[in-house]
Amino acid sequence: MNAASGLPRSAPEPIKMVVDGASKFYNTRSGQVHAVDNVSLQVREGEFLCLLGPSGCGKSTLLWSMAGLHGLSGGQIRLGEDAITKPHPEIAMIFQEANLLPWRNLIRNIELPFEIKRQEPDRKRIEALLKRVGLAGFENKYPRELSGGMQQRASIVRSLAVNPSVLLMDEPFGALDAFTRDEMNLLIQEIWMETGKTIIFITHSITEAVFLADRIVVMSARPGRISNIVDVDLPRPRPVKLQTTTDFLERVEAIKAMIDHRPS
Ligand SMILES: Nc1ncnc2c1ncn2[C@@H]1O[C@H](COP(=O)(O)OP(=O)(O)OP(=O)(O)O)[C@@H](O)[C@H]1O
Repeated sequence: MNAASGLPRSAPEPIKMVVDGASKFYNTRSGQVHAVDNVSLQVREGEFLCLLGPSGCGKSTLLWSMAGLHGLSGGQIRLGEDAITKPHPEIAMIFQEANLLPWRNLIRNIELPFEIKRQEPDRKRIEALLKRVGLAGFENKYPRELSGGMQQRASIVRSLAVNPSVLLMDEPFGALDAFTRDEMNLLIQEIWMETGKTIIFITHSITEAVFLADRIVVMSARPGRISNIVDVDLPRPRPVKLQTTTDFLERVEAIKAMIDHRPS
């Protein structure tokens, strides 16, 4: 899908990120845990890619490694020519918890990444983003004064403020109620279509994956391997009511069967 036009791609986009034979073992007191096994994946520029799979199959391990927050035991991850072994300025991460500092107001939370980098905040960009996500006027509020959805909007603004080209999202809406989650799904789809960022998004919800993704990477139970990659060629923008159509529900059922029928 071409994010900017919402039309199917005429030619495949260039490759943005490459995961090449990624493996990860954790050493624990009770022995080694084999979390990810020989995963190879190419993420296209401007693509919305969802990672889906049973709990504990290594989705977060893979995503955190793509963020440079975990070292791999084997294999390589690259963004363009750069090997990812530590956080990269072009890659931002969003977590299930908004992780706002409770003692800072909203604007000071959003400016934090700039402070860490000792850069002047891009105030114009921040102002436009706050307006875009409906948080203009809330700059002086503290996290406790904001709903869960508003906090997650703030964390999206905080990551986009530094203008990354890749957004890694680790089940960002998993803690929200169903109504707020629908709103956030629409918002992230709109932002993605407007900005053309490359998004890699973990979810436990097959519905959310089919709604958001250009491609869904289905992982098998631990050690995590890729079991299927599913194209979702539904036109965009996708409205929430699409989720009740027969075509949509059939796609969800087909993926459910892939996950349910994984080899044990
Ligand atoms: N720091 C760690 N030390 C030891 N084991 C870990 C660590 N992090 C994850 N694991 C283990 O690695 C496996 C994969 O975990 P991971 O969190 O990547 O899976 P996941 O698919 O994201 O799970 P979930 O969907 O439940 O969030 C699990 O068995 C988990 O217990």
